[in-house]
This record gives sequence, structure tokens and C-alpha cells, in this order.
Amino acid sequence: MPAQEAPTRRGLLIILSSPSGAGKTTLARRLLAADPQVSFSVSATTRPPRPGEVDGREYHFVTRDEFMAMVELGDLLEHAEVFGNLYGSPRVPIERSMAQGRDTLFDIDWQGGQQIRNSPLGREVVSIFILPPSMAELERRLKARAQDSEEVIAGRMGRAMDETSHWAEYDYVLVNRDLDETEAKVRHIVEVERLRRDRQPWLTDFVRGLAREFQEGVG
Ligand SMILES: Nc1nc2c(ncn2[C@@H]2O[C@H](COP(=O)(O)OP(=O)(O)O)[C@@H](O)[C@H]2O)c(=O)[nH]1
Ligand SMILES: Nc1ncnc2c1ncn2[C@@H]1O[C@H](COP(=O)(O)OP(=O)(O)O)[C@@H](O)[C@H]1O
Repeated sequence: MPAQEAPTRRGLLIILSSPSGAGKTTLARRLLAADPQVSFSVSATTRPPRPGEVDGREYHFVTRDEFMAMVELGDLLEHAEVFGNLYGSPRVPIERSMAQGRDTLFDIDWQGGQQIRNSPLGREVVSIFILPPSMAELERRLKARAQDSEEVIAGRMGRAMDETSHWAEYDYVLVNRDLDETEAKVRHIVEVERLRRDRQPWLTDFVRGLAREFQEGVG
């Protein structure tokens, strides 16, 4: 799209939340791989990187002081403390992406979801909550991921019902049994939400054009 052209639609802010281990990171990766119109909002966090995580790709890994400076400068669209670490969504890449009519995907908790929903950008939010098929399966997935200590896993299980208690604040709720099925559902949601009338501002001119054509005697 040439830079001078207005975007053809409003970009979505797609929020994925779930108790830790239910599969939102996996689903986010799949959506990003499948859909070039979606960019990932890389959060800033004070949590240490896990094996395989790359600074600037999964997260911007920052110190507490750096994080607090971002908060004070208003650089974060939302921020929250989760499992004793600070997490927040940098504002500039989100605004840039929206200005281009691109969608932004957030892997954030319910507190972040609430803040964005209640912000001036709330109209563009599409929120999806991912539930595990059972608590036993949630624990199995956390262990299978094999990236956290027993203690960290116990902490995440302890917080699972806290996060889950916010399920009804979301537009869509999916039980992540089969990964392929859940991914397909996430993609359908995104496709359909793009078609909402208020997300396609170009339609007004388009219909005016149809009316002109009609008045000029076609049909
Ligand atoms: N509010 C908020 N939550 C975030 C942000 N980034 C990540 N989170 C949430 O913080 C929680 C912990 O994330 P993480 O440490 O990566 O572990 P995970 O639960 O296995 O994905 C998850 O619920 C994430 O969705 C953010 O920028 N803002
Ligand atoms: N539907 C599923 N069936 C089986 N395993 C899954 C499913 N979805 C995700 N997983 C696995 O569960 C673990 C936790 O998933 P992850 O995406 O890291 O969760 P979250 O980001 O919600 O903490 C990963 O090892 C992932 O491969």
C-alpha cells in the first residue's frame, strides 16, 4: 500500500489471554505465521528470559528501573504485575501498526485486557480467552513445556483460577482441546471481525459510488 493512501480498514487489537499453560503463546505464533496482516505486540517485561527466548522477539527484557521509566514517560499502553514481574505493551509500535490498517496481537493477562478495552482504543479490541480442557491437562502442559521450575509451575497453577475468573469479560471463549481446531477458530474470529461494518470506513464512499452509478441510469 502506498504511504499516502488511507488504510482500507481499521486495524484490530486482538487480545489473547488464558491461564499460563493453556496455549495462548502457541496459538499466537500460529496466527502470526498464518496471517501476514497481523503483527505481534512485543511486551516489555522484568521477567528473566526463558531458554530460547530472544530479546526483542518474545519480549523486550528490561530492568525494573527501565520499566518504571517507560511507565513514567507514558510509553506503555497498559501495564501490570503478573507472577511478581512487570509486563507492559509499548505504545508506539501499536499506534504505527493501527495507522497502517494492520492488526496487532497481544498475549497479555486480564489486567492488560481490561486497560486496553477501557482505553480510547477499546472499540478496536477483539478479545479471546483460552481455557484448558481441564486443570490436570493445564498442569501437564506446564510440565511438558519444561521451561519452568517446579516452584514456578506451582505458582502458575495457583494463579490459574484467578486468571480464569475473568473469562466472561472476553468477546470469545475457546476451550483449547485440539490445537489445530482452536487455531482454526481463532483465525475465523479474526476474519469475521475484520468484516464488521464499522471497521471498513471505505464502505461509505463505495455505497455512494453505487448510488451515483444508479442515478446515472445503470440498472
Ligand atoms: N498486562 C500484561 N500482561 C502481559 C504482558 N505480556 C505478557 N503478559 C502476561 O503475563 C503472563 C505471564 O507471561 P509469561 O511469563 O510469558 O508466561 P506464560 O503465562 O507462560 O505466557 C501471561 O498471562 C501473559 O499473557 C503485557 O504486556 N501486559
Ligand atoms: N491443544 C493443545 N494440546 C496439547 N498441548 C498443547 C495444546 N496447546 C498448547 N499445548 C502445549 O502446552 C504447552 C503450553 O503452551 P503455551 O502456548 O506455552 O501456553 P501459554 O502461553 O498459555 O502459557 C506448550 O508446550 C504447548 O506446546
